[in-house]
Amino acid sequence: MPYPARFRPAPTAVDGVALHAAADTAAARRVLTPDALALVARLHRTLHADRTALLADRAERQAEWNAGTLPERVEHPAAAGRWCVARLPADMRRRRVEITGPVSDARMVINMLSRGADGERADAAMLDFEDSLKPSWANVVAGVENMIGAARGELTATKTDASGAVVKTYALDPDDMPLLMARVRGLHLDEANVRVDGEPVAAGLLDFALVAIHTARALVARGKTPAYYVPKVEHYREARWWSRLFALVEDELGLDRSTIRATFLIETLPAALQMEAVLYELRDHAAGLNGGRWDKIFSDIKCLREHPDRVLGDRADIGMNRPWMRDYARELIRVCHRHGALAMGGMAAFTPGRDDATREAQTAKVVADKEFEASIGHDGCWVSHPYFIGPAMRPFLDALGGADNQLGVLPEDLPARPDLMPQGGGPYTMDGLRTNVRVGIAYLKGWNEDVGCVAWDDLMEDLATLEISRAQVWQWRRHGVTLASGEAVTDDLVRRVFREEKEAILLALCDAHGDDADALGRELARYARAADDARAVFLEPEMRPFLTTTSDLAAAAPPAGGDGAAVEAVPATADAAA
Ligand SMILES: CC(=O)SCCNC(=O)CCNC(=O)[C@H](O)C(C)(C)COP(=O)(O)OP(=O)(O)OC[C@H]1O[C@@H](n2cnc3c(N)ncnc32)[C@H](O)[C@@H]1OP(=O)(O)O
Ligand SMILES: O=CC(=O)O
Ligand SMILES: [Mg+2]
Repeated sequence: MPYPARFRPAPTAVDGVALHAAADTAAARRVLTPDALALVARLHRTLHADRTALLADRAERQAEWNAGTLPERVEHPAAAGRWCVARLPADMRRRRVEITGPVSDARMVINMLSRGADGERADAAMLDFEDSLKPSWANVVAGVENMIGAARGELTATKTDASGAVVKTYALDPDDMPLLMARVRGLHLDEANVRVDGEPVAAGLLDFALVAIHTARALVARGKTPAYYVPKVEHYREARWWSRLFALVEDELGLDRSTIRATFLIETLPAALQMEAVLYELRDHAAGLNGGRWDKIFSDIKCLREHPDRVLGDRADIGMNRPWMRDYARELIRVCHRHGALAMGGMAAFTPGRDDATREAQTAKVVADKEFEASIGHDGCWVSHPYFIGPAMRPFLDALGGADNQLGVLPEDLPARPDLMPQGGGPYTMDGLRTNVRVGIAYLKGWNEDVGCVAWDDLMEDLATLEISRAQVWQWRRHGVTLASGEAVTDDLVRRVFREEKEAILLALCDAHGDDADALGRELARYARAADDARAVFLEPEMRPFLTTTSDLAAAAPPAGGDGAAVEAVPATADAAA
């Protein structure tokens, strides 16, 4: 079926490069300059075949695990022995607390890069094209523009009230900013809006190339490192692909080798089993590894989805206290520190509660978590809200005692090859199921409004935490798990819980509502629709690899088959909405 006119790829000034007509906005034209498009085209043509093969390898490995084998440790043939990553640049040696947030939100970006009212500031800010961003075209383009503004120290924003009056203005202090980093999208995602020789480009390649071409040389000229995060790697050959991309862009931009630096998230089970190999492949561009605990839990469930003895218990019960999680963090530290890279800890996923008691309890949990991370040798950690910068910083200040990092620290008593295989065995509870369902509804409500990260039940819920909930419900259904209440998890039970939680949410909204009945009505309708969308995704017969398998959900992209109707169809791809 041909594309309707507004979704038809239209040629650009660069040979072989097409842009969907609806994606050809004024903002897009500012970032998709002819030079930028030509760079993207060259990179795509060099790297596309390898990426396709790497993604096919992923599917093959998953098929083997589904057939009953377990993921195995992978050693790199050349990684044994003594080697070090390229020397860390001065501005990447101290990363005690890194704050993260969606790159599309200019106000939040400025807050991330500024001091709070208490004078505290993170050492680094990770501006996110990934877990916290819905990758709609508008968000991606706004993200690149915000990165450019942030790199120049010139980004500004305002907050207005309902009447349109400005109530707050936002600006950066270019002389007092944390290390700026961009997290690009993962290898699996296409950016369907930009096509080279008819093929969609890799979303992460596009994010990286656009940010680099617009910011890297200027950062270097000011003595700063162009720094990136890369998510969801699953094999050391993928790390090789990324490292090649970085080297190609260094060459294109006339930058010395190892100017571009990346921290890779180790947040999949297969990557956790080959961290040293991943770091080895990345060594020319490595700044460190990060224990992305939330996606790691998702990956544990996803990879072992067909293994009845490895059905994970309630999401709230799987933390860094579980042996396979604790030892994955400790092995990450050992691998990094042996080879001169920083070992970053995970995300404290709280959003400050409304009352003092809740905030105190949250702060105590953040402090305990960060004390643990600092005590085992992490060099820093993540927070998702400025409120927790101080509480997260203090344990690192204590552990580091004035040093920049803990590069000299190696975990004691860690076996050479710790058992990192997740163990099943519960607890499986109705509360756990309800939490998953509520997260699904809340997240899809945000997603439908073009938002990729929401505050919910005093937690931060993003794509990674949503994926845990989606995968867990799938796995419990698949294995007919019996809850502590005695009920078996069936599709009917999941439908019932969706009904009950939707009603509970709608009732709570009515209780909390003010005088604006119209606004309440609209909000109720949004939650009701989100509940339907989330139920459809949670009850899918097959577990799709990612909620966002392609960016066909993006505002300007056509779904497969080109019937423009599904463009607005949230939650995701056309098949998901079916
Ligand atoms: C698993 C992972 O990958 S984790 C990494 C990905 N996830 C993230 O990065 C999550 C980032 N966090 C967020 O997006 C937000 O904190 C949310 C959406 C959860 C909550 O945001 P809000 O509802 O705006 O929170 P809240 O009302 O408490 O915000 C108060 C102020 O703090 C600011 N703020 C909140 N979170 C952040 C943040 N992460 N960075 C900077 N500022 C922030 C808000 O902008 C607001 O500032 P303002 O007074 O100037 O308007
Ligand atoms: O990206 C971080 C995670 O925990 O997932
Ligand atoms: Mg993640």
